[in-house]
Amino acid sequence: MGSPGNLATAARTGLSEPISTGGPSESDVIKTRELEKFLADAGLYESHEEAIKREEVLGRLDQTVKLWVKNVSRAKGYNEAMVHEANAKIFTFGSYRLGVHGPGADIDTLCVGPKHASRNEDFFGELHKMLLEMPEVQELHSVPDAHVPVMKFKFSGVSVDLLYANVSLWVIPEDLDISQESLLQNVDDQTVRSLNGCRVTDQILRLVPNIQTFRTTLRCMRLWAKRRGVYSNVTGFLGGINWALLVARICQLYPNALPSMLVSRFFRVYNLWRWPNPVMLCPIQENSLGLSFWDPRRNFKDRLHLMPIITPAYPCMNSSYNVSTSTLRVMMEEFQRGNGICEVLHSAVSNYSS
Ligand SMILES: Nc1ncnc2c1ncn2[C@@H]1O[C@H](COP(=O)(O)OP(=O)(O)OP(=O)(O)O)[C@@H](O)[C@H]1O
Ligand SMILES: [Mg+2]
Repeated sequence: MGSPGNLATAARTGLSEPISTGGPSESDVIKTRELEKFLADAGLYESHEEAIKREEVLGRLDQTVKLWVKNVSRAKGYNEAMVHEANAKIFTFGSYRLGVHGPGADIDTLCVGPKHASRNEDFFGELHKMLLEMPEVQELHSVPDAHVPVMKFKFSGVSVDLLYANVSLWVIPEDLDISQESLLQNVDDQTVRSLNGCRVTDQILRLVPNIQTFRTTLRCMRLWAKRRGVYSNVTGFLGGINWALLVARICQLYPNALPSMLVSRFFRVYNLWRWPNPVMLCPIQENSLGLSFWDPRRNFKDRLHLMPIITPAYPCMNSSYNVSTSTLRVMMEEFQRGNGICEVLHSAVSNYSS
């Protein structure tokens, strides 16, 4: 049995042994510096002021849901001690939480509220009303019947998507650990789906060997995918979550590599990948809670997925079910093209230095 340290390291390299544990050469360090400068010049990083503004918005939003849950508790006849204890909390997920968002990006947020604060009446009713009355909130609209119900608005000019998890707790502790599976017990399907985004994002950050390296590489691949026209979930290509999972797997396979190397390995590995073999960061976990998860042995529908990229938090799902034969072909051509460019650059550098 390994030591806890070894187990943690093993988790961060994933399902198989790394392809290479080699560290960076001097030229990788220089190329990574150039890559970082290129990303900054491309305008991918927000200003310090904008970052502070986002934090202020999140703070105000957290205060708002805390006030909301107290109002709801009072209206339901709870005594003052219980009203005092009543709590709700805002979590972030998506590209903001991963630390790869650009200027002007929206913030994906999740409000976790107690058992007695219902989704329809209290979240889409009372909280919606409170937000409508706040002068800093604009363009508020609710989509309560969506697969993942959401409220969308601008808060002091910052776009926010707000989901709701109505968990089975009477009091939400301030240090609530959203990764614990017991939170998925006795909740509605919308809550399971709403919690999923946060749980997946947290798992990704836990499963990569080096978060900073992962972030820079992901920023680069997101920019590349946007420029090559293959960044979009709705049109059958890949969206933020999918690119994040693909990059995270490369980071696991080359745990000590720097971003410049990881970008070229990204193209090499996915150029050779035999889809529909799934990309996974950890084993698919079965669980006594009995929620359905991606399992092509049992579910016929899962066998039809062409490019499975599996989320790493229970219940594991395929995040790229929208991919079709034609979009897969386009993406494979793009991986091949990217790989070709990296190989030409690599041999040019090798010839130059020999
Ligand atoms: N198809 C999906 N499967 C599983 N989770 C998803 C899926 N689409 C979105 N999510 C969850 O919702 C989060 C936010 O999605 P979104 O499309 O906003 O991506 P993002 O990573 O924030 O990138 P962007 O910067 O484009 O907004 C994702 O990080 C993921 O946790
Ligand atoms: Mg987002």
